[in-house]
Amino acid sequence: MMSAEQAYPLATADSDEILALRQQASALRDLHWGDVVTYSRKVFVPLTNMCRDTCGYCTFVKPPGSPDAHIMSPEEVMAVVKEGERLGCKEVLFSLGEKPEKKYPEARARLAELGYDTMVDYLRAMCQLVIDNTSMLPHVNAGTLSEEDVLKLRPVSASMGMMLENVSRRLMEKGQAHYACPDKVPVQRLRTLELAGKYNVPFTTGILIGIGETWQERVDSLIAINEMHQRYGHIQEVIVQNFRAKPGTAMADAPEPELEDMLLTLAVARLILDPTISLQAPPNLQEHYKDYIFSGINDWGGVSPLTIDHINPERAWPKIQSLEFKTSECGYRLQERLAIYPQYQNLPEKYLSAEMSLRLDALESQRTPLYA
Ligand SMILES: O=c1nc2n(C[C@H](O)[C@H](O)[C@H](O)CO)c3cc(O)ccc3cc-2c(=O)[nH]1
Ligand SMILES: C[C@H]1O[C@@H](n2cnc3c(N)ncnc32)[C@H](O)[C@@H]1O
Ligand code: MET
Ligand code: SF4
Repeated sequence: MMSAEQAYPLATADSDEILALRQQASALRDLHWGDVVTYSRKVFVPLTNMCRDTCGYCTFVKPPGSPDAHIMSPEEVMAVVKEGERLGCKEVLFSLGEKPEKKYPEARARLAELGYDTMVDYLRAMCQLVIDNTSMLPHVNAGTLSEEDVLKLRPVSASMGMMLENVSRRLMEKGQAHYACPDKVPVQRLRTLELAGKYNVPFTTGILIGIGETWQERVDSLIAINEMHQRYGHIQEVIVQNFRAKPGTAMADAPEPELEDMLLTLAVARLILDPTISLQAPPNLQEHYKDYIFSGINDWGGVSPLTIDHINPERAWPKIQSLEFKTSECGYRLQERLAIYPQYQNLPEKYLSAEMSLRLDALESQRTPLYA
């Protein structure tokens, strides 16, 4: 595995060196993942868009008072989930703003109306509702979690996730992406990764690139994720996500990462991380499928036939058929996966509640690889 010291000087890698690194990463991927590239057929449920943070890159967040700030009702949640189930989705991605009740009376009032004190309690109830009424798997992406939160959500989710984003404390300063975002304090994010490890939660994390971090900070973030995995063994996948600038945000005019920067980062991520960790890049944020595959990725993440990417609403998902075609053009086979990877599913007593374990056995038989 590549060390920090080996990775730091790559900041100045030229095109030839980048190509060589990508070939190395691609070969390593082939060795561990073969010719299969996966995706998860999912529905996206933005349970609330109110959030106590205001990340400089985020358009998802809406302050109370703005016309579309809301918390979804159980009926709204189930309408999306049921329709997704009908379309063959197996993952319910709950992605939401963080702890709005700690900042906004409007959020507290709406939660009280629904019968809950906190977003996490309501989230747990919605996961339970999904479990009781469908065959789908909840995956929880609710940001920073306390020990209590992890313990509340673990029994009702197949896996959880939280983008580390970056370990840089500098990004918390005024004028930077994470200024005044209590949930983006690196030690808090790392603590969540650690708690997930302590309680054996199959976990998705990743880095957001191009948010003002230096190359060294990017490398440090990947190393930190890998170290967590070495300690606990719970990191099932790492997402390398490229920042997209959005009108109306603090970072509207910030430069987006260039393609070559993304490809170098993917290759270095593949070379730094334990090769058994899945490496994912979203297919809708820069449509360079072939370049991504030949930089070492083995997963496209969640793709939905129903819901939009609420975090990047202007970026449409590719049709699954088209993703299959693009993947096969590169000589790889697209295959559906679940929200929990096989190595965790195969150790249910360690990684799953009894309820989740039963559900997975049932779902596995329904999973339809595009190639029989
Ligand atoms: O549609 C999206 N899915 C996102 N997902 C979902 C993920 O890419 C897939 O749905 C996987 O299938 C989850 O196992 C996240 C999951 C996490 O745990 C953490 C962060 C993300 C980020 C996104 C995202 O920006 N857009
Ligand atoms: C769910 C994840 O979406 C990512 N995210 C939030 N805003 C943007 C953006 N403008 N561009 C790309 N990714 C973004 C963050 O990494 C967050 O953790
Ligand atoms: N608010 C969480 C985070 O930033 C979930 C994804 S952003 C909607 O990590
Ligand atoms: S990225 Fe997540 S934490 Fe940051 S403002 Fe958006 S919803 Fe809140």
